[in-house]
Amino acid sequence: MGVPHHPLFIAGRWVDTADRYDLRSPATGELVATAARGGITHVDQAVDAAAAAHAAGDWRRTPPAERAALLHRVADRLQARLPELAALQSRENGATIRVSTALHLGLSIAHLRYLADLAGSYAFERPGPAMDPLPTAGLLRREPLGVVAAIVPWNIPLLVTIWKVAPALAAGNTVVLKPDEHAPLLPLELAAEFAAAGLPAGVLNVVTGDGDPVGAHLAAHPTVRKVAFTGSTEVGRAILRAAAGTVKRVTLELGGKGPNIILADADLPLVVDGALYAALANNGQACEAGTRLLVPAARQAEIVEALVDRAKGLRLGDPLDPATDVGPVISAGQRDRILGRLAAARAEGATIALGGATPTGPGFDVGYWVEPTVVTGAAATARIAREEVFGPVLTVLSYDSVDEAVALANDSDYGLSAGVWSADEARALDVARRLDAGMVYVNDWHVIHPAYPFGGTKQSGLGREGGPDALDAYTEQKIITLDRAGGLANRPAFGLVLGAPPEGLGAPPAGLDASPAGLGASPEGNHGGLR
Ligand SMILES: NC(=O)c1ccc[n+]([C@@H]2O[C@H](COP(=O)([O-])OP(=O)(O)OC[C@H]3O[C@@H](n4cnc5c(N)ncnc54)[C@H](O)[C@@H]3O)[C@@H](O)[C@H]2O)c1
Repeated sequence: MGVPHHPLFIAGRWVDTADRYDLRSPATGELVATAARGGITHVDQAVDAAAAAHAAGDWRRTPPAERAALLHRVADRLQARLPELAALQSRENGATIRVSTALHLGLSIAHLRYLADLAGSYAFERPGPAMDPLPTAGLLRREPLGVVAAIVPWNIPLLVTIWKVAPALAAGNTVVLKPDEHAPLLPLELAAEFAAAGLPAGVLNVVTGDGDPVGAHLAAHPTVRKVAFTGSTEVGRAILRAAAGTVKRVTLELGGKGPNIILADADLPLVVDGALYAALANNGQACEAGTRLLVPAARQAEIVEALVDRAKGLRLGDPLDPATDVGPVISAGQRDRILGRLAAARAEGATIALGGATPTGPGFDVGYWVEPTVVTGAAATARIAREEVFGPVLTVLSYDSVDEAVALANDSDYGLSAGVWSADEARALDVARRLDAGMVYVNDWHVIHPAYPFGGTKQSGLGREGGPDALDAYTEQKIITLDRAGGLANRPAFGLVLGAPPEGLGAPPAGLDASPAGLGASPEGNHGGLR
């Protein structure tokens, strides 16, 4: 039997292209699947399908509770396939099976359920407050935007897709989803489950293919009303520029260089495990990883020695083996980029205390591998201390005072995540409050809870995903006001607005006292607010 092939999904149909490409395991080179390589015409077709579905209105007029129920059915369907889909994720992007199971599937399903519930409880329309002294009632509405573009990366494909697609659909929008070319399978499986759960045709469309042209064309498409993007800061800037053309709404989740501060009183075994977990989880390919470890100078030698000892025991290898701690990186290009960063670090005077190369031996002759790596002795200004590496690399810097640690932590173009470790919670909280980041973890890392918004400050992004306000970013505010005074003719102020004689301007109409006290006192209800 051949490997599965995945066409595009447009207007409720699977649409193949002449151009196909291979998806191979980054660990073994195994051919996992083939996918269609879409182009500009497919983006146009998908956007047209999404616009037509929005205009038809079936989905946006579906009661929010029914939309929520459909999202829950998708969560049920993913849950039923969890082991199979977790293995598929590991084969496709090299995430270890433990991480695929708990994070890529388990956490994604939890977020999908939380976001589904928001649809059921969201105030799509509510009465506005009284507008005294106007005899006017009002409605405050939140309406879907229309066609939403979701552009996602390969490192946590299902979760970041759900962060966009679930609130967009929960709010009644239609979507064109563009997965990353390296890891489109889970987003495609998600679309298939939405279709199977009864989502109307055209409401969710998927175009696989390269960032340029597929993502670039989608981000610039005039019909698209919002772009929700997760990926590199560089492409995020291009998305922002493209969105400017038609003033699209934009949410950006970009890169990071998370500072992880170890305070002097922190417990050694705890921080060693925590520092490695922060830096190396998901094979070091997490945007909110803790990749800059800030340690007290007086404890640096002890901490580095313990880190190196502990990291030596990590098992690098087959992502499908439950005993594996660290798997491969996504591609040859990414491996070479990481090794290039390490070469540059050495050239800038840093020491590689552990790892720093591709491993040798059985299993490592194919695939894309980088050893778990600990870098020491880098200047805080060195590229390895400032730029995102996106691989299993931890850079250790030292500080002399807590103020210096906070300054070093905040001296970054990024502001996605940060962490503090201390035996004294109040002390840790004091430092946490001073860190410029969207998410600060105390004595922990990678805490991605559905009820907490995810996102960063500075060049780590724009806006937040998930959390209790997730639907706000996929709706537009609209107000409706209702006159209840029997028409404008009954308003004494009407003549002033429509050009009563100039000498009348400023003079109160008969029976209306313009003094502030008088405004509330008119027996007819007071219309002075119009002036
Ligand atoms: N903040 C977060 O939530 C978060 C989460 C995961 C990953 N990331 C970031 O993603 C990056 C890793 O992914 P990457 O390097 O593959 O990202 P990337 O920016 O190269 O690609 C991300 C997506 O954008 C598409 N794309 C590429 N060029 C494009 C263009 N010109 N116009 C429109 N779309 C385009 C890609 O095809 C892919 O679908 C890291 O920087 C990481 O920090 C951030």
